[in-house]
Parts: sequence; structure tokens; C-alpha cells
Amino acid sequence: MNRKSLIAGVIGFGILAVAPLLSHNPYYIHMIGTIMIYAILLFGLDIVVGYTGQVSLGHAGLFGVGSYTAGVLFLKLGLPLWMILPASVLVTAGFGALLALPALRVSGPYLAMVTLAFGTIIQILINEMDFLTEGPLGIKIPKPSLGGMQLSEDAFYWMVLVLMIISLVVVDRILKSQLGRAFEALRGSPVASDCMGVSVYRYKVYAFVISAGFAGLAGSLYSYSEQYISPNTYNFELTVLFLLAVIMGGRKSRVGSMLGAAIIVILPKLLDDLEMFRVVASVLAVLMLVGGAIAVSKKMTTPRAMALPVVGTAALAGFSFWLQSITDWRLSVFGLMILFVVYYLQDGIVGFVRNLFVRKSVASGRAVVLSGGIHKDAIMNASRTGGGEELLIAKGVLMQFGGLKAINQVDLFVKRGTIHGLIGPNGSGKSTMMNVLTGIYVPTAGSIEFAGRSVVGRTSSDIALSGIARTFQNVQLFGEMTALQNVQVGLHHSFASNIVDVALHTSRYTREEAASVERGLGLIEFVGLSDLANEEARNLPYGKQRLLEIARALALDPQLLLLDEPAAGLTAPDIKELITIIRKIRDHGITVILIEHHMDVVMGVCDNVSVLDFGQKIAEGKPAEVQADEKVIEAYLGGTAT
Ligand SMILES: Nc1ncnc2c1ncn2[C@@H]1O[C@H](COP(=O)(O)OP(=O)(O)OP(=O)(O)O)[C@@H](O)[C@H]1O
Repeated sequence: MNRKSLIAGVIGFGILAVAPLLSHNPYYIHMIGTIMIYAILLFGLDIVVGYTGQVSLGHAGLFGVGSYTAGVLFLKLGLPLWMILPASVLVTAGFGALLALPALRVSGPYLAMVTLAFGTIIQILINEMDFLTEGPLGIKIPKPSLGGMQLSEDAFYWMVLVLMIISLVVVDRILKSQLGRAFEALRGSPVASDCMGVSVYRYKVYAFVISAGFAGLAGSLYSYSEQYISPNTYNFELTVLFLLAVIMGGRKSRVGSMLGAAIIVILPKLLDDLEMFRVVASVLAVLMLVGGAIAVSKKMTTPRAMALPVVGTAALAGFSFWLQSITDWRLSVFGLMILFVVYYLQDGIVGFVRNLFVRKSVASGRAVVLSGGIHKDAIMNASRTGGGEELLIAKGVLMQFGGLKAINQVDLFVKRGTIHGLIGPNGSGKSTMMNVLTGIYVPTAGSIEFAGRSVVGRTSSDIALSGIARTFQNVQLFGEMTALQNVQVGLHHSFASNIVDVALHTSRYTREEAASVERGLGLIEFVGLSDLANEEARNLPYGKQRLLEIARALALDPQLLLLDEPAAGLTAPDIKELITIIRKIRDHGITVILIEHHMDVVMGVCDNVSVLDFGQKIAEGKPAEVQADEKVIEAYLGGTAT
């Protein structure tokens, strides 16, 4: 956390801490308490929505599980607060796992439907299981006691504030650790994530379970806050409100979650009061006018693009003064505001403000100081045991897509410590072979052995961890992450620390994190991108992105590195540099399979070359032999071999 955020945080939380002393109106204190409770839930929901990019419509259900765990444990067993809070977290995390394990096998609209169904089932269960939950009657819970003393409204408020701050710190730490990077990576490119040994499915489930834990904590605090819980609270509207809060506040931001929580608690109340609504609509119109003027003057947008939101908010302000009563219009106005945010503030309020005022050449808040420790020899030497033997043995590999045989009975033998070229005309099956070797496709027939173990049928992440790393023909970087963070995802396997280490920043975690930064910078230096380590990957030129993919793949400490057209998009000097890099990689004992259309690269670095045409292997041998082969010249080089 930088100094400015720390000072802003201390001031903000300081104001929240003294609020009960300044305002003696219990209504407002209760309202702020509710916002803080919702914020705890939204910190967790943002992990799922903002970081892993999944849609969950089940969080009202999870919130309900947390509330009812607290309610039932109090009602039936009379347990104290210090037992009820962790129990609610654990039970809800368990329900989160129950939901996530089957649900996360699907994605997109299907996931939305499954989570929605979960929320509905929870509500029905709470209603029907009256032997446990008292059904529609609900459960009454008094304010909790601590040390034998029942907490007053103010004391409870302070407890919620402390728990919110702890939740914020824990979530922030998780998201800045290897776990957070895994969450972000699987959103950026699921296929690359799996091929870096970060199992997409497993980390989606982790994200869901962690998020459910926070929903459980929020739910149990809510039951104490309201002192009465009933099934109707945890309905579909609430789940939509939670999702909107994350989007409105701004995803991937803790401030955004707190802002979102404030909006969903305060806005409905504001819309109950016409005078208040007029004030809010007028302030919104002024903010939009000023914000729009700044954005246009900074050339971040065009006057034309700003015209509609400025006129729209001005019209809303005018409309508010024309209205006699707001009751009939409440839902329509709420809906309009939501539409406005979805259309014009897609990065939420925090994202909008950030774009407006912060000049970002560097990804916010995550720049790593480059001075000091760079790992001098960041590439691990691959084991050279029994040099010269075959590291990869593929026999009779067939990959069929419907009637098309993309690879047809191909044998491939790759010797340890060599650079093996795989060439052929467009559509000859080279990338398909890579995908088969890395578990993205399961071959229709044939066997593939890597370092004495079969690859067929294993998951991509398992294969990656066993020592096969790759780059992609269509670059698959994690675009919103910095170059260094991309490489750190490749170093995920070097972390043994768990979520507790991350939350407490134990010495094991801090040591591993520091080592991953050091090695990551070393690998970035190895591919010549040192001055771009803190740049978001999506902002790098295409050629540099390819080099970054190589650094990320090397982070896996592979024995075999598959390079899929690494020279595509590189300038002539960059290609020379690339050839040097590939040779240096081989010198570290790492075996390379190289797909490339640039013949000078293939001829310059490869020890052996296999040639594919229409899915079949038509030639194999030393580069010079292959170059002179009649069939190759006919099929691939078109008689222009030099
Ligand atoms: N998932 C898929 N479904 C159907 N057909 C596929 C699939 N993947 C590849 N193919 C087909 O398999 C054949 C081989 O494609 P592949 O991408 O492996 O060729 P390539 O040699 O890598 O070509 P290029 O040099 O253009 O990348 C092509 O005809 C392609 O359309």
C-alpha cells in the first residue's frame, strides 16, 4: 500500500470510528453499520466477479446461510459470539464449495443460472426447514455479548468496523499474493493459466470458497445487527443488488466495494425522500458536467461521447424538480441509474475517477521497485541426467476433429538438450501437435511419453507442472497484469505458503514472494524487457509480448519448452536477439520444440527438424537434409529454399 492510500485509509476509518460519538442518531449509525457489513460481503464477491470474472447470483443465498448459521447456533445451542462468527464463516465456505464444485464446471449464462438456482433453493430451505430455522416466523437474536457484557449499539458498530478493516486487509493480501495472481490470470487467459500449472477449475473453486467465507461473516454480523432474520431478506433482488454494487463501485477495488455498499444501502432510502432525491440528482448533474469537462479537456473522450450523459443527468435533475411525489417513480429512477452506470461507467465509479485523475503508465499500486535484487541466473538448469536420451516419445498420434485428421499417425522423438524444429505449411497440424502435447486436446489415438510418463489424459496444469512449458501462436498473456506479474504466475509452483501464511504475512510467504520478484525480474532481464517490468502486458508491443511469454514459460522451470512461432511480429534485430535467447535456453539444458515460419531461425538454431504436411510427417532430419528434401521443397518451400 502506498503512503497516500494509507493516509486516506487512516483518515477514512478514523472518521468512521468517531461517527457514533459525533452523531447520536441510532438510525444513521445503524445505516453505516449495514454498509460496513455489506462491504465485507462485497470484498469477497469482488474476488469472484472482479478478479476471476465469474458471475455469481448465489451470494444472497450464501449471505442467508451465514445469517442463519448464526441464528440457529444462537437459538438452538446458545453459543457465544466468538464461536458463532468462525462457525458462520466455515459453514458458509462449505456451502460455497458445495455450490462451486459442480457449478464451476460450467461458465457464462449457465453459471449464472446454477448460482441463481442455488440462491432460490437456500431461500426455500430456510422457509421450509422450520424445525431448525423457525420458517417464515424468523429468528430473533439479541446483540451479542463479549466478556459477559452485552454490546451496546455503538460497541457493536465498532466491532463491525474492526472486522471490516481486518477483512479488507486479508482480502487485499490475498489478492496481492500468488492466489490473487492466479485468480486474475484465469480471467486473463484460462488456457495460458492452465499451461502455467495454475488449474483454472481449482482456483475458481478457491475463489468461490473464500468469497463464501466473507459472505458468511457478513451474514452472521447482519443477523446481530438487525436482531431479527427471516427468509424474505435473502431474495433475488438482494443478489442483483450485490452484483450491481460491485459493478457500480468499481471491480477490483476495495474502495469500490465500500462505495458500492454505500450506494445500495443509501440509494433506496434517498429515493424514498423527494427532497433528498432532488439534491442527489442535482449533485450528480454537476459532477457529470465537471467530470465531462475535465475528461474532454484532457482529450480522454470526445464532446460527442460526453453529451448524452451530461444532458441525461441534467434532465434527471430537471425531472426531480417537476415531480410531485417519488413513490410511483422509485423503481424506474433506480433502473435508469443502473442503466446509466452500466453504459457509461463500465469500470465503476472508482475506475472512472482513476481514469480521470491518475495518469497510468504503470499499473496502479503494484509497481515494484526495480533496484536491488535481480536473480543473476534466473533460469534453472534442467536436469541433464542421461543426456542424449529421448525426452519426448510420441508414437502414432492421431487427432481428429470430426472428419478432419489434423494430425495423422505422427511419430515424434525429441532428444534431451536439443532444439527440435517442427515446420510445415499453414494448417499442417503444428499447433494442434503443441495442443496435444500440453493436454489441451486429448489425442484420438497414439501414445505420448514425456520423461518416462504418459501425457495422454492428464490435465494441462498437471502436464505443465511435470515440466512442459509453452508459448502460444496467438499471444496469451494476462493483459491486465504487469509483465512481472505475468512471470510470477509462471512461478506459482514455487510457493508452498497457504492462505493463512498469506493473510498473516508469515516469514514463509514474504520470503517466497520476495524470491519470486527477484527471479521474475531476472527472467524479464533475460529476455531483455527489464525496463518494462511494471508495464501492463496489454500495453507492450506485439514483439515484446512474445518475449514476455518466453520469460513466463521459463518461470515454470521446464525440461521441455514449446515455442509456437516466437519470431512472428519481431523485427530483424529482435529476431537475432531471439536466436541468441533460444540458444541460451538450450545451454541451460532445456529441450526446445520450435514451430517457426522464419526459415533462417529454424536453420540457424535447430539440431533436428520434423516436417508436417496435411497432418502427416513427410520428412525428418538435420536442417540441411530437410532443406534439400524433394517432398519438403514441393510441399512447403515451393522450390524457394535458400
Ligand atoms: N479445434 C479444432 N476444431 C476443428 N479443426 C481444427 C481445430 N484445431 C485445428 N483444426 C484444424 O486442424 C488443421 C491443423 O491446424 P493447425 O492450427 O494445427 O495448423 P498449423 O500447422 O499450426 O497452421 P499455422 O501455421 O497456420 O498455425 C487445420 O485444418 C485446422 O483448421
